[in-house]
Amino acid sequence: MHIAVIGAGALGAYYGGRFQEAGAKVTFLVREKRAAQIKEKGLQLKSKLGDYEIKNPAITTRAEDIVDPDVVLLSVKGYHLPGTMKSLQTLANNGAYILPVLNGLEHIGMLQEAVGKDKVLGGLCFIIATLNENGHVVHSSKFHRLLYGALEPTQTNICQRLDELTKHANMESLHCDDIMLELWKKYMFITAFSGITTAVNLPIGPIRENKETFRVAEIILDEMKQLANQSGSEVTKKDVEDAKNGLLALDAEATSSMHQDRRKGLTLEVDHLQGGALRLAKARGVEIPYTDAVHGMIKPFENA
Ligand SMILES: NC(=O)C1=CN([C@@H]2O[C@H](COP(=O)(O)OP(=O)(O)OC[C@H]3O[C@@H](n4cnc5c(N)ncnc54)[C@H](OP(=O)(O)O)[C@@H]3O)[C@@H](O)[C@H]2O)C=CC1
Ligand SMILES: CC(C)(CO)C(=O)C(=O)O
Repeated sequence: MHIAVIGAGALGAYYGGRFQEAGAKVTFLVREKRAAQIKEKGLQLKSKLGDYEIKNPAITTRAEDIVDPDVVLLSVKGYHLPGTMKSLQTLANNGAYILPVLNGLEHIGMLQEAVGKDKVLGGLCFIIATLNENGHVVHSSKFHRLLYGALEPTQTNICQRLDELTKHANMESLHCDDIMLELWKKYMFITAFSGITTAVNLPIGPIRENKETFRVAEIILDEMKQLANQSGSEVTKKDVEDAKNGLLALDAEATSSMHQDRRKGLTLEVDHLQGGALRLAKARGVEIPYTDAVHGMIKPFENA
């Protein structure tokens, strides 16, 4: 299987590396600066679950150069999505399916519009990873789960081919029958987790110690459940409870990637995540006032 990775950042380089380690052909489609860094420093994964060095990584800056791609692992930040559309169209026209692993949900419709519904799979990840000063991946969580699944019946075959690959790969992978439900559950979780940690500029521990603060996250979970239900996804009360228990089970110093980005003064996915939820809520006539308030609080930190 030939996997093209767009966005050789934390997730792209990590999962791209794991696919290559499992025997896939992997090509990284990168921009000039990242291409130069990879040429100079190479591409390594540093992980308690197994280090890996991608020897002679195949990189290109032109989608046209990627021959016979089967799947595109799309792992850019939400605000970089528009800049990838032309490349995605080229790769989809050359036969590839797009497997986006961004947080959020709005990108699914955007991608389907750009390359056609049949070409867009559903995907998401549970992992904590970042790039260090050499552009190598530092994977710091004990988990590295990749969920994927068909959004259209025509995608069964490509998902089965992914099953074959992922079963040999050093990652936890799950082929989901209802990937849209999983996308909504993650969207619910991340909207609350990234919202509260970024708004109060604290990891989860001190947030939990102040029940008034933790309550804000709990209410956002409820609001996102309602939004999911009104959007046709059967997120249940138990899913909300599981998400809350997930927040309670995290190490005290654990925090969201958005909060880590706030600490580093990087651009944040506020518009893609909380902003996207507000746009959907407006379209569906759902009230999500706590999400709205937290969106307002984190907005000043959105742009680097
Ligand atoms: N990191 C994590 O632990 C987790 C992240 N996520 C989600 O995954 C998504 C990706 O996050 P993450 O991997 O951390 O992000 P990173 O910022 O580490 O990586 C994104 C990469 O995309 C590249 N990029 C942007 N535009 C283009 C383009 N047009 N062509 C080629 N490359 C491009 C950037 O390259 P350049 O160097 O050129 O800017 C950058 O290296 C986000 O939606 C995030 O919320 C989900 C779970 C966990
Ligand atoms: C919650 C977590 C770490 C899970 O992957 C995440 O997606 C993020 O912080 O962006």
